[in-house]
Amino acid sequence: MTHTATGKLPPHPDHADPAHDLAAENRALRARMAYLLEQAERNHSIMTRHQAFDLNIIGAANFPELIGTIFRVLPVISELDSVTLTLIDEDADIRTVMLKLDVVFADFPGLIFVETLDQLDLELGRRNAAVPAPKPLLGMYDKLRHAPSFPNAPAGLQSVALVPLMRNKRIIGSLNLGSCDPTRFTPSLGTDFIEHMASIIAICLENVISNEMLKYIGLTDSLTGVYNRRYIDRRLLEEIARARRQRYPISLMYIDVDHFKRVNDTVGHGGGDEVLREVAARIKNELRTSDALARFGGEEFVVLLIDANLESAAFVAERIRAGVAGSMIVLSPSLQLSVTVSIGVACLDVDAAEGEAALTARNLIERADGLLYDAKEGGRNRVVSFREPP
Ligand SMILES: Nc1nc2c(ncn2[C@@H]2O[C@H](COP(=O)(O)OP(=O)(O)OP(=O)(O)O)[C@@H](O)[C@H]2O)c(=O)[nH]1
Repeated sequence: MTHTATGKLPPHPDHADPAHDLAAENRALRARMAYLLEQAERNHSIMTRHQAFDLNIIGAANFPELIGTIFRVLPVISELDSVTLTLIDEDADIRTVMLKLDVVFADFPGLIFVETLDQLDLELGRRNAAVPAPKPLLGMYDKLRHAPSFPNAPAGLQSVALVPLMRNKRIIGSLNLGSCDPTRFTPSLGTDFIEHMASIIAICLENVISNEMLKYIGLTDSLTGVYNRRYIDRRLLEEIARARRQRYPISLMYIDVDHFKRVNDTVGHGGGDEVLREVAARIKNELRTSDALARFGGEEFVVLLIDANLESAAFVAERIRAGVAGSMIVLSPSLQLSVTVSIGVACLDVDAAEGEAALTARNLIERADGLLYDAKEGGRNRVVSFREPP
């Protein structure tokens, strides 16, 4: 045993000065408490931010607003380096409707559509009745494996969580979270929080998608897929207000298929429907994306042209007329027929147009309808854009 110069034994490490021990323990406890407090504050702040996020997405009025909020806010509040969303869209219904409602998908590069469940990155092989809800998949990012879920992965992505989006026991897609921190998503991490977040996102998604579908159905003609009268009535009011503010002309075409009764008599009602679909497609072919085409009922169509004066609208109308008459409509190899349309074109003079928008809209439609009547009277298969003096 070694003795010190004073003859005292040095303090044994296991029997250190009790006061010193207590101070050290105290310091350690304080540090631990400070750490826990910091964690609690951080968790509280995350919870508060997430509650605000939940309210935000629950309040989203439409699909772009919801998706936009998810992509903009979630990476910030959850401190993530990548957030993408994969949606199952079997027959491209969601995409068709959203496009029709003017959603610009290029604005959302993190939005991915797949046709089938198997195309999701989730491990669904073990799914059976006993395991109704698949769990989120957490782990290291694998460039090859995760490319479909993270097509534009940021450099340095390290760990990912692929969280199923469930509605009524059905998987509608996955929420894909990525972090440059390799310890962020490890297989041992609890997933309650992200599952809860995903369930709210899934409810909101289903809600806005159903609402957009209803909106679409309410504004669309089911036979031809173009807009219906309700849409044009509503849009015309908006466009008249905008055209007056920004001082540009708008024009309206009233189109009617000539002798359509004969078409029905010749090819039957089903054949007539097919002809209407083809006529709608040929009209659409001549229009810009800013123009709106609607079936007004029967064999009548209306086109609203934005920023088009009478001359340019009449020019487009002539192209439509020629496009419909230009080639036979083929119903089957043995059944082809030639169809023509008559068109009345009227323009809203924003300098002269005053008064209530609803009245202005009605006048515009009536003028185009009157000119269509002139086109019919004049022999059909023609465009009339001004009334001949008597
Ligand atoms: N196939 C089909 N026919 C329709 C539809 N809606 C209306 N029709 C038919 O469209 C025809 C319209 O005929 P009319 O209004 O008499 O006019 P038209 O024969 O086109 O003659 P003009 O307009 O004077 O050239 C009627 O026979 C309607 O039954 C529809 O959704 N599908």
